[in-house]
Parts: sequence; C-alpha cells; structure tokens
Amino acid sequence: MASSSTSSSSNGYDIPWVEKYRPNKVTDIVGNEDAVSRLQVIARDGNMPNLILSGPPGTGKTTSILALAHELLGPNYKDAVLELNASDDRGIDVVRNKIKMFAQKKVTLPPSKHKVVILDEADSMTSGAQQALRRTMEIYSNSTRFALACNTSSKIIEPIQSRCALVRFSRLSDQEILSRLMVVVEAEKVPYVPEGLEAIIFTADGDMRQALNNLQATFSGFRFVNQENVFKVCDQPHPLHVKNMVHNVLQGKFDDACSGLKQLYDLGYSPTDIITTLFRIIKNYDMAEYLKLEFMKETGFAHMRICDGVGSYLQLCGLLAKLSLVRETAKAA
Ligand SMILES: Nc1ncnc2c1ncn2[C@@H]1O[C@H](COP(=O)(O)OP(=O)(O)OP(=O)(O)O)[C@@H](O)[C@H]1O
Repeated sequence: MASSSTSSSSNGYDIPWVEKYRPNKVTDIVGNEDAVSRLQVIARDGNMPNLILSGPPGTGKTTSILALAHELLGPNYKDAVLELNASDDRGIDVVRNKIKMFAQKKVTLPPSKHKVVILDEADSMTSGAQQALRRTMEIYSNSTRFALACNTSSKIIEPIQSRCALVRFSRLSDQEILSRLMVVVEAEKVPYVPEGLEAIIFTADGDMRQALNNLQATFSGFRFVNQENVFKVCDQPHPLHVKNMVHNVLQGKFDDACSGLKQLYDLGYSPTDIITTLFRIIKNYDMAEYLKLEFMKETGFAHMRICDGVGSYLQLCGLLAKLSLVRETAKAA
C-alpha cells in the first residue's frame, strides 16, 4: 500500500492521518472479512452489481467503494465515476439531470466493467430523490452501476434495497483497530506506551476514523501517546474512574460510588458522556454473567431516559441505586 509506507514528512501534520492512511486497495481494508472478501471478488471479476454498503461510521464503507472503483476502472476512474456525497446537492433534480446525464454518457470501458455512481451518505437523500433513482438504475443497468453507502440501510427505500446487493459493515474489533494503529504509529514514528494505544482504542469504540484522529490529536498536542494524554485530548470520563464506581457498587459501597459520580459530574461531563462510558465499562467488566446483563439493562433504560431529556445528576444517582439493588437481590438469591 503506497500511502501507509509514507513516513512522516516535514509537512506531514497538514494532512489528516485518516486521509493519508486511507487504504487504496480493497485488500488493505481491515476487518469485516466477509464484506471485504465479497468486494475482492467483484474487484477481480468485474461486473459489479448495484451495492448498498451499510454500517456504523468510520468502518471503511466509503474507503471500500473508492478502492473498488479504482481497482475496477484504473485509469478510466476520472471519466467513469460520479461521486456525490452529502455535501453535494442530491435532490430530485440532481437525480433527474446530473445522474441521468452521467448514465447516458459514452465511456469506452473493457468488457464486464461499468460506469459507477457513488452515493455516499445515501440515507440522507430525500425519499423523492430515491424514488427518482429507481427507474434510472434499471434503464441504464447495462452501462452504469450504483454504490450507495449509508449508516442505516432501513432509511433507503425498499424498491432501491431490492435492486441492490447489501453489504453490511460492523464496528471494528479492538484487535483490528490496534493492527491499523500500529501501521500508522510506525510510519509516523509516534512515541507511545501500550496503555496509550489501549486508551485510544477505548475512546474510539470500534470507529477507525475516531481512533486515527485521536492518535493524531494526542501526538500533535503532547508528542507522546500515553493514557493520561489521550484522555486529556479526548476529554471523556476516565475509564478507571468509572470502573471504580462499578467496583464500589459491586462491593456495596453505594456512597463511595455516588461521590465518584459527583466528582465526574462536577468536572463538567454530561450525563450522556458518563453513561456511555459506564455502559462500555460494564460490558467489559469481569463479573457474573446474569449480573452483567441486569446492569446493562438498567444502564440502557437510564440512557434512554437521558436521551428523552431527563439528563440530571439525580438520574445517574438513581441508576447507581438501581444497580446496587440488583446486586443486593442477586446476592440474596
Ligand atoms: N476498515 C478500515 N481499514 C483501514 N482504515 C479504515 C477502515 N475504516 C476506516 N478507516 C480509516 O478511517 C477513515 C474513514 O473511513 P471511511 O470514510 O471509509 O468511513 P465510513 O465507514 O464511510 O464512515 P461514514 O459512515 O462516517 O461515512 C479512512 O480514511 C481510513 O483512514
């Protein structure tokens, strides 16, 4: 991969690492093996079907489509690809004019290769525009194929879904993110300790874009990646602090858990920040399975209430009280 072998240059800080290290071959995309291998087959054999790539942000959907289009079309990329994302106007007029005109355009391509229309963030297209796409997709299917990337496939209207092969992406595992971080760390000669990378992986929560951005932000700010610097830059509740709260609940020290919570709240973290970190800590906490499931259920309910607008300190204290009660009941049983 050309881009990942580029070492730090004097103006290397000008380019966001997410762009500098964007894989340009399908084989270089980390994780989601099933999805990536399907795309590899298409890259090898051509005859790309209409595609919907759906999944959480920062998992490589746009990167995969771009890499696939490059591999399929090579030097014809410029003429044979129309790329539209949420920053472009993609209303019904664009579908009727720009996309249709592109589909009608004559481009000489090798057999089994087609022009490609890439619609990034397709779930933000109006349903009118999506409706207008239906016929265009069919009429020009002998010369033009569509690739739609979105976070939620259900926001794509059914008739379009039925015309496309769905490729699902899921959040990347910690190991997958680590493997990519190591490539960047080595290429950029970033000084780090393993706990620093662990902290980056924790804050990224399966999102590669977030991981690379946090790595670059920590490096630019402190020139050294350790746990403390990462949490300073990312400004999330410190997981050790939250872990301590859970530990106190499990030990029956409700007051200590509450004072830990108060400290976080006084530092200015929002209830959403706190509960998101709390959920992730509980998910990975070493405790009895049934207790963990109950804790996750209660945390989920409290998160829902916070999202509904009841994001008070009392809400979080109430949650700690509920968790303590769950633990007491489980102990008594
Ligand atoms: N699976 C991956 N392997 C390697 N790098 C990745 C991967 N996923 C994301 N990245 C990195 O993160 C950046 C953003 O990825 P990309 O634009 O493909 O995300 P996306 O899934 O399309 O997200 P969104 O839904 O927000 O558009 C890329 O430039 C790349 O550097």
